[in-house]
Amino acid sequence: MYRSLFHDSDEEFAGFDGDLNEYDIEGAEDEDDDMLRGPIQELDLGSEDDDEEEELPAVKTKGQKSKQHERPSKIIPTGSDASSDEEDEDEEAPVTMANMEARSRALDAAAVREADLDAEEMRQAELVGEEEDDFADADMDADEEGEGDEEAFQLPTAEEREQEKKTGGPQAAGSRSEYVSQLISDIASYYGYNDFLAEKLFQLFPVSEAIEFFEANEVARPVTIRTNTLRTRRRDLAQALINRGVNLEPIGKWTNVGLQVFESSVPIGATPEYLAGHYMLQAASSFLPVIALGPQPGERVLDMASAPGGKTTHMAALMQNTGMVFANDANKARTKSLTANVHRLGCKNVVVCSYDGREFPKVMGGFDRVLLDAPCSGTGVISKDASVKTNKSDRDFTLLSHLQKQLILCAIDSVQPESKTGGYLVYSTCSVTVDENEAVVDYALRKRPNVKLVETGLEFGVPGFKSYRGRNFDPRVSMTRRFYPHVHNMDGFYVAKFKVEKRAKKTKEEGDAMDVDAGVEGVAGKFAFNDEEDRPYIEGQPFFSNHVFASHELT
Ligand SMILES: C[S@@+](CC[C@H](N)C(=O)[O-])C[C@H]1O[C@@H](n2cnc3c(N)ncnc32)[C@H](O)[C@@H]1O
Repeated sequence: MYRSLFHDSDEEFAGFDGDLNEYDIEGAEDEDDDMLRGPIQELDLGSEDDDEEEELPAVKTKGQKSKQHERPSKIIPTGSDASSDEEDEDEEAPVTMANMEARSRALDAAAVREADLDAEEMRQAELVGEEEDDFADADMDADEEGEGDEEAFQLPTAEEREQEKKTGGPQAAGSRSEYVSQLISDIASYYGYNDFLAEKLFQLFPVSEAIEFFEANEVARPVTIRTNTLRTRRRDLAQALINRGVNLEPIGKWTNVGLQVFESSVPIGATPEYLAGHYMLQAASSFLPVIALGPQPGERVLDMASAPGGKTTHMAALMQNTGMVFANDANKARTKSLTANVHRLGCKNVVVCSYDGREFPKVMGGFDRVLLDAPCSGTGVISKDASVKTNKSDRDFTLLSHLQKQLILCAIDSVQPESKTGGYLVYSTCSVTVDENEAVVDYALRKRPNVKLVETGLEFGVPGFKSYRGRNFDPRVSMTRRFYPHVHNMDGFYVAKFKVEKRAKKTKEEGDAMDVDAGVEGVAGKFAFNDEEDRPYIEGQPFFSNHVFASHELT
């Protein structure tokens, strides 16, 4: 719904299908953008403190209260934002410079309380359910989902199931596994997933949480922008946009460059500030890997899969246009929007290139930091690209996971372990599946004894799975972070951060165990994956030959 407001070249999510017309700015003029139109705001220039970077200009509206009072769906309610004093503030009072931040914290605190209450309610529901019968917890969740909505998803009640048993109806066998399969199949048909993906995603969560996840995928995530600090400051940008009738506020304490847009009387992807490169339309989740990587001024950085450049341009800004960012993407067509963004945002330290990431570090190595924002299935961005619901098969996940494993080893080998300031790799995806996340990280830890996981430094996020459906991963995988639409109100995302140490000289056995030998020192050799192991994937599959990734397949 908000998409028409976005400039095409900012979009990075899985749904990009190479058709730039899909994001036609003209579309922003039609009825879709009514959602972001609102009353013109008037500045309250009261007691503004110009030096306080975190404070944004206060606003009040003409004729009616600011929509800021009705803030919908805040991003990520963090415990650290809560403060009991501020919660008591009169919610009806006008928003001013003095109370804006406090109001924001109070709302966040309320959101935390609500989330806690919801969680408690769910726990209670599950307990009651377990006492009644094996199946009642799912039953209850489904009942809640269906409340007040004639067409809503309804599971049979305990009585109905009893009746069905007597009459030999569909639930006759009545085992938990049969009931769960029925639930998955109902979820698939209700939300429009293929059975395979519905099951795969369902398995990630307890029953009640799974329903929340599927529900969250039906709702658009908040519209967010990232201030380009190479061109402006957040407070100045906010002021300029407020003057144009944009209703916005800071995303949260965890970012000092993000703004959440609630409504706008102008298309956000076509303001003079946008065209002048003062901001990037960017999902909040995609700030996370860059924050975790923390590129420093003067460093040499590789963004291995970078188009359309949301993270590249963020890194360039953090590096204050110094050092060097190599922005690579295997898909040449996608480097056009990458280059356009690099120019628009005034990044002068970026070199754009187009290689298969698996050719690194043969092409170039010795980076202080590497970001691998890997091509993935896009199961974290289903709210933006509903085609993911039906176009993914088991084979896709096998192939993607394999590609991601190859890429991550090459990314590790591109890092300069002796870097004085860095020596880090961040691996991220906008997918929530274990195959594409923990399994890839675990593989990298096994294949590269010279790397270790370190804390991402992100304030929130759910720890990665240490074990999953009978598979045990390296326990340090819990240092990685998962982000979910239903928990954090941002796209589903995954972030892992590695420190790369100097590689010990390989023994013969270790050498044999390595799939890839593309280390900086060993690059002269064949671009060596284990062809025997890879054969089943390579044969009959365009992915690993000259595949240029169709954006609908990959992000
Ligand atoms: C998640 S998107 C990157 C988004 C980007 N990091 C950003 O923030 O704007 C993944 C990218 O990987 C690219 N890609 C796919 N396979 C690749 C490969 N083997 N090597 C390098 N890039 C690849 C795709 O073309 C796609 O642009």
